[in-house]
Amino acid sequence: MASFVIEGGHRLSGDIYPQGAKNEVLQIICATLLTAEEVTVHNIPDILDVNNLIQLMRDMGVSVSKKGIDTYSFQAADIDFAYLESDAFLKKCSSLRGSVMLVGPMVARFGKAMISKPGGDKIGRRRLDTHFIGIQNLGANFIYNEKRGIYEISAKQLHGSYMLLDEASVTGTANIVMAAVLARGKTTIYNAACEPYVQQLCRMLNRMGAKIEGIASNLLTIEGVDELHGTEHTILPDMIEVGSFIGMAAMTRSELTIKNVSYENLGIIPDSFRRLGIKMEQRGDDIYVPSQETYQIESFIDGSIMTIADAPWPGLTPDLLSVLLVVATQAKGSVLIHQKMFESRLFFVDKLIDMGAQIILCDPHRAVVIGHDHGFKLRGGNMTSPDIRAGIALLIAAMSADGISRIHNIEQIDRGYQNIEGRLNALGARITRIE
Ligand SMILES: CC(=O)N[C@H]1[C@@H](OP(=O)(O)OP(=O)(O)OC[C@H]2O[C@@H](n3ccc(=O)[nH]c3=O)[C@H](O)[C@@H]2O)O[C@H](CO)[C@@H](O)[C@@H]1O
Ligand SMILES: C=C(OP(=O)(O)O)C(=O)O
Repeated sequence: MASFVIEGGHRLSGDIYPQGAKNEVLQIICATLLTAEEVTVHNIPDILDVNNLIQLMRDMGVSVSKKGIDTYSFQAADIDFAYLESDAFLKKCSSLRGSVMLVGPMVARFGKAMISKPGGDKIGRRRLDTHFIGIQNLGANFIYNEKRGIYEISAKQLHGSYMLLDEASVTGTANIVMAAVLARGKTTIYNAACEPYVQQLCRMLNRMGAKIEGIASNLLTIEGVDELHGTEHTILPDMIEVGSFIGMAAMTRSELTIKNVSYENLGIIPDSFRRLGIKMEQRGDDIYVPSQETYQIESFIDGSIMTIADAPWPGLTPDLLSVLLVVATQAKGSVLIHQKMFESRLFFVDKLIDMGAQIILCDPHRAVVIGHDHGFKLRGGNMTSPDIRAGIALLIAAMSADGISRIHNIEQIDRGYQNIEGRLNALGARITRIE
């Protein structure tokens, strides 16, 4: 397992470009299975989760060519069904959350799919009911093969139907949409997730010949078509990276310009950082964060303590709460961070407490942070990253801390952040990778 050694206390300055969005690209790559024609995708980030999915596609028989630095084309003319039944395939699926989104396209186009329990962050229970109930609503059979520990889904022909999802699951919505585009008749999905990731997927599918209406809302209507065609698609900048860089700038009192952020797709993210007192300016499609000696957490209008909580889009994404939490440790004032969706994502605060942060973990979902207002610097520490976003939060803490820190298990960070040490060192950080 590799680790980062970080010398804290250095300010950053300059411009940084966000990579393509991890959670969008995972959907988009799976959607290329819906046609026998070529689909070209631009702005693909060079990160572990995406590289693993690209390799999985190759192993499945998809012809994948690298066309440019971040451009790939995918052509799923033939699929190796024997490989899909193999233990090697099922093992690979289990290392990657995004692999669950192979199910929708495979059932829709080839009539069957098999998948083991997908991987991803261990941040609490991550049930798949929404996916499977949705695809069953379209007429697919679903069997859990206990002996092999795998899900088997099959259908001769999917049929459109009305469904009200029990929760607005992001990958669940993507999966059902990808199944419904080739179903016979009309599908209506109410309480659909509507993150920019899902919007981008629907727009690409429409360019391929699908008929999806209601994009960006939680009511999607899909008229099934007989086949889809090739297209080109460009991945949006990663909004979680944009948020991570805003937080990093504030915590290290740095002046940073985050370039080409696709501001209109950031939703409530900039305002959530503003509620912690962080100043920033939108300059064209860039975000400029000035160097700030102090930032003061707002109170609610009635004077009560600020709460920052996650919610399905257009609410605040849960993937930024760990970063917001760490940034609050050096703010002026107090905030309640309420992680409603995941039940094991806040335990990393123990490491921040060891570094000198003032945090009360009230229960697995809620933590109160009492900011130091930069009056007391966090101490460098020795820690292990439990998940991708705790990993980046700990990296931010270490970059602002006094002394040397070491973060183990940085494969968690590599899952979602491209060459993070190279890009941050170019701005003045001191991060060394130890293999
Ligand atoms: C590969 C990928 O795209 N991963 C993202 C995707 O995961 P993923 O699609 O797996 O997450 P889901 O949207 O299904 O749900 C996440 C968690 O929130 C709970 N939940 C969800 C919706 C809801 O209305 N109420 C509720 O409580 C679920 O039970 C689950 O525990 O979306 C999550 C939620 O934004 C993000 O954290 C993940 O980074
Ligand atoms: C939880 C995340 O990823 P995954 O769903 O792939 O585990 C994330 O991106 O923050």
